[in-house]
Amino acid sequence: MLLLENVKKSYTEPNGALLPILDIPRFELSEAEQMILVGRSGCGKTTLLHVISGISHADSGTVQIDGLDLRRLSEQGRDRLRAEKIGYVFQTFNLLPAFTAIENVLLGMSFSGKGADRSRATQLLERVGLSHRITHKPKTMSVGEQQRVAVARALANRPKLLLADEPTANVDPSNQQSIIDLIRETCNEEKIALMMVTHSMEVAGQFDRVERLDEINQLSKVTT
Ligand SMILES: Nc1ncnc2c1ncn2[C@@H]1O[C@H](COP(=O)(O)OP(=O)(O)OP(=O)(O)O)[C@@H](O)[C@H]1O
Repeated sequence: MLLLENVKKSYTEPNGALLPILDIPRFELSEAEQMILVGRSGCGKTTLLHVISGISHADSGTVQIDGLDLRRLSEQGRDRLRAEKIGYVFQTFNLLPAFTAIENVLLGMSFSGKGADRSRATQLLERVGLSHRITHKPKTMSVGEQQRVAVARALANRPKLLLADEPTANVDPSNQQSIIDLIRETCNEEKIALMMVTHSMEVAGQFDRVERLDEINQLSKVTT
């Protein structure tokens, strides 16, 4: 369902110098497969998730999702693909501050074109332990609560691929496990492929497939 071939990505530094981050010859994730991505801070994990989701573009190479090549899609086509097929839990949550928890989840659904389903939104918020915070706005929630809203929002539109960037970084151990359980169970039930970044070995240890970005990225092999 996800295929990367010869994907390269660099950033341009303020002085104009190129900062190469990714050079991935090949990477595949099957339909409904669940995997963990690990690697040292700054090695390019978030960059890779951004390239896969189409938030930023690869400099070269192919990113194919569910048979669609991102480079062959218009900007609008990429937006549609992202809304319909990808759920994304951002490291920084990216909740809309003017809206309540449930409105944030419902908005994510309405962008997908599948329609806002209030009972699913409520159910997801209950499952992340936020039934008492449904009508709270992000600034009146703790960081861990905001992160749990972000998880509910990413799952709400029944994506084909869930990209989760450290979804348990700001929650306590008991909520960490319930978020991992919710993500895994929902992905299992709805056949969603999962690529999740974590620094937690406890979380990584629960998955059969754990990839080190350093090992799939040619640049890390050269520089480390
Ligand atoms: N917009 C940008 N312009 C220039 N450099 C950037 C930009 N975004 C990220 N970088 C650099 O690219 C490298 C990879 O960043 P990225 O956020 O992908 O790392 P990461 O593996 O997700 O790190 P962490 O585990 O700390 O979240 C870092 O050295 C970072 O400083």
